Amino acid sequence: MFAPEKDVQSYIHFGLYALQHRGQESAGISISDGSDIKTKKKMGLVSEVFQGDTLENLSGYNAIGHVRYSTEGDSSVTNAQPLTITCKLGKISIVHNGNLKNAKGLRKRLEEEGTIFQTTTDSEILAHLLAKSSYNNIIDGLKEVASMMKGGYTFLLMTTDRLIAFRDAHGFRPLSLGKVDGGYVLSSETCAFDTIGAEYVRDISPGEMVVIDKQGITSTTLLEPKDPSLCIFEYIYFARPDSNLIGKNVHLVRKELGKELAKESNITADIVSGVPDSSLSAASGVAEALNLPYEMGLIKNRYIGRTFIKPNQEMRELGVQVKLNPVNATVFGKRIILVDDSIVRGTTITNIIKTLRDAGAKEVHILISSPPVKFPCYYGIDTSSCGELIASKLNVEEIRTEIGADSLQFLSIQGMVRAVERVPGLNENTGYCLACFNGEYPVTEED
Ligand SMILES: O=P(O)(O)OC[C@H]1O[C@H](OP(=O)(O)OP(=O)(O)O)[C@H](O)[C@@H]1O
Ligand SMILES: NC(=O)CC[C@H](N)C(=O)O
Ligand code: SF4
Ligand SMILES: [Mg+2]
Repeated sequence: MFAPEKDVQSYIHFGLYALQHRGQESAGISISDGSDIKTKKKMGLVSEVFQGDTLENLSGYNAIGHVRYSTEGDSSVTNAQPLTITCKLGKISIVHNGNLKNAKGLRKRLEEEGTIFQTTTDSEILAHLLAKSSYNNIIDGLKEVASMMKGGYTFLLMTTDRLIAFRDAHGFRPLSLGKVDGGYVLSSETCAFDTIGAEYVRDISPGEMVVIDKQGITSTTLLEPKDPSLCIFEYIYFARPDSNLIGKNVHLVRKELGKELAKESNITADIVSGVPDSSLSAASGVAEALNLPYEMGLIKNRYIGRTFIKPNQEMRELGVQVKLNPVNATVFGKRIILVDDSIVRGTTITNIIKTLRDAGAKEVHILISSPPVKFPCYYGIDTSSCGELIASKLNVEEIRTEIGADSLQFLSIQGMVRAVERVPGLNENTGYCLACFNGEYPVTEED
């Protein structure tokens, strides 16, 4: 956020709360009063990292913040963001959402040239590329090096007196621009604007760079835009339902996914339930389309957080067990249609079906509001090998047996795209990345 007349500390702090669902491992803030950048970051949730006196001495009119979901490099405080460096371009602080497809190659080349990395993240690569660029100003430096990075990335950079933002040429990860109290704010999701009372202005386009300073805001093309490929999994699972991505409300998209799924299914039951939180919108769409009662079959312990984005399988399994409990009175003796938004590793659904059966459910029919996830993601979701994806090893019937469901149905790829396109947005021509469902990768190593 950049607001010359304000201390932006609390805006960034509360904005990060709104984005907590995007990363739960570490949180951090860099802030500048125009003369120096101060950075505070630690492992933990926003509420754990910024408490007591941690926010003291953090004041200024220019700031960036980050919540980390690790996709490259281990989950450690060394890898926490923002990453603040000092180089020939001055002091720069960097935050990154996404994942560089060519991170390993770039790191190897830089290391061979003598670069000493402080972290094991892909995000640090930009810092070194910039420091080694042939220019002495950050904007020209970025123009020179940005195209060396392939994959999915949204970056925010701050110097003491400037805020810079850009998205990769395909626009895998979202970024929106807002206005508040005489300043500008940028966020991966619009839900943070609502939290801090900011007004939504527009989304940043794929390949676009915006620079904000005391003179105002300027926009340039940093990278020639390529086929727009917004991550469709943002709509399915990752983003918060109250956010709008390219103007499409996430809750409404999920509801349409549920309606489309209901159309493709021929199951009937006594009640429809969702798996809290992320599938509740889709479940309400299924119930509405099938004209069946929508019931609370499971309750989520709100202190556990998301399990899919935890950094290892042991933590994910423990998390699921503690997180979801059946509402016995609702499920006992019932034929249930249970809707979830996705089956990725299969950790969640296997556990829940058992829980529902133990609670006396008569039949458990599973409807999934996305197609089977068969292919790894290299652009910012932490599923980088086929081996961990249940649908890359087993067909639908084998998955049904493995998870112990009475029936199992996934949404078709065409149904998913139809549902997303049906919801009005800002740019109807935007395309989506579907690679984890269809194996067609918008960016490969050779690009
Ligand atoms: O097949 P899996 O590997 O288990 O992954 C998929 C599950 O994880 C996600 O929920 P999560 O609990 O992370 O988030 P939520 O609380 O927002 O629903 C998602 O909604 C599925 O339930
Ligand atoms: N979730 C993210 O955006 C991750 C950013 C970066 N790839 C990291 O692992 O730190
Ligand atoms: S592969 Fe899947 S999760 Fe990754 S960016 Fe594409 S749609 Fe999103
Ligand atoms: Mg979920």
